[in-house]
Amino acid sequence: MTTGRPVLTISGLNVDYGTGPGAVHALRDIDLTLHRGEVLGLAGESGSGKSTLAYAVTRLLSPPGVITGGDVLYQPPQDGAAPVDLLALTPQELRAFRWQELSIVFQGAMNSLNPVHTVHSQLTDVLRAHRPGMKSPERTARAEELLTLVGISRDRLGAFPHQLSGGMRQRVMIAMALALEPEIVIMDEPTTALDVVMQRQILRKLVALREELGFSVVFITHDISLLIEFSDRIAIMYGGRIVEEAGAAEIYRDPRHPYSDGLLHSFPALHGPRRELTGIPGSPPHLTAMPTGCAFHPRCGKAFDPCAEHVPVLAAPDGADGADGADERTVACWLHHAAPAPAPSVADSAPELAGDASAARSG
Ligand SMILES: Nc1ncnc2c1ncn2[C@@H]1O[C@H](COP(=O)(O)OP(=O)(O)OP(=O)(O)O)[C@@H](O)[C@H]1O
Repeated sequence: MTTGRPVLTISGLNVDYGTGPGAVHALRDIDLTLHRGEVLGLAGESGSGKSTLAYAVTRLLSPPGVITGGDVLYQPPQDGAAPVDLLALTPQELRAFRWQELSIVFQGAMNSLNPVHTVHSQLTDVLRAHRPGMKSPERTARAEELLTLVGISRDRLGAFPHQLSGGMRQRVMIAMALALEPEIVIMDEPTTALDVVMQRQILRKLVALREELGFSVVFITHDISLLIEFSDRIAIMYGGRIVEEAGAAEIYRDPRHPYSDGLLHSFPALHGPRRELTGIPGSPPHLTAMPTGCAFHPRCGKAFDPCAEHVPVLAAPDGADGADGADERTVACWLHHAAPAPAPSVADSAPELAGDASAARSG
């Protein structure tokens, strides 16, 4: 249920860990758009940069992480409102922006509930801080409403965190994230610590709330079957880059990047025809030893000449005419783009020089 209007536009985002010669590039040239009302899933193996992206966009990246380039623009919902450059906000503006316009639920967020305060006190704290005009009975009413929204009975408002199950505590965190009706909710592995049944229950609730309240979600997990089930669009990350982005159904039906295909064959599908589980050979690259060209090429069964040399750009596959929505898909793989002509070898272009060089070497 997306309205097609962008709410968050990330362009050319680059993040390093460290500075100077020892710096490693954790995110490279990230272009990504979140549309209003959409659930955008981010997938990729551990270390692909998903959390770094969430931290960078929300300006929560702590040293040695540094944003070295790019733009992150937030488009407020009011007609005619100017976009807000998130990377230029002052600390004070950022404090107002977080919770109000954008909130985040991290993995294990439920453990960040204060054990000595009741759910009531923790939910109303957010309201007290950001809605100073709200009276105490109004805050309590809103806290009750929020609990009910996430499927917890209002009579648990007086409970302490240890009196709630893990799933309920995580729902309280989601209620807190929704307290100020933000436009964007970023969920980084929000349900990973929970059992599968609870994971799905919470995500189903979240997607229903998104339809009711109209916020947009960036949903990060390494579990691609959850992403396929709950996202509208999916961006797949590898080695700090986005390698494919498309509608969830398109990615599931017809993954174009061999890495997306490998990821899909690494998880059992919950619906539809059975897939053979094959996994992906090898392991993800280390940031300090990133392969040349396409970072996936050493693990890719379809790699050919240009892959080791040239980094493929993320663009619509060649020949996409847009008729079937294919223009909505982008992929960074030489299988789908005209490969650059191989650089002429010294021997091809200047035989006399080559001769000189070999003469020099042998001499
Ligand atoms: N503080 C840090 N210093 C140096 N490198 C870091 C730091 N934090 C993360 N990295 C590196 O940045 C890369 C991206 O990490 P990130 O946590 O964003 O990946 P991820 O896809 O979210 O992984 P996971 O699913 O395990 O959370 C990894 O190679 C990681 O080792």
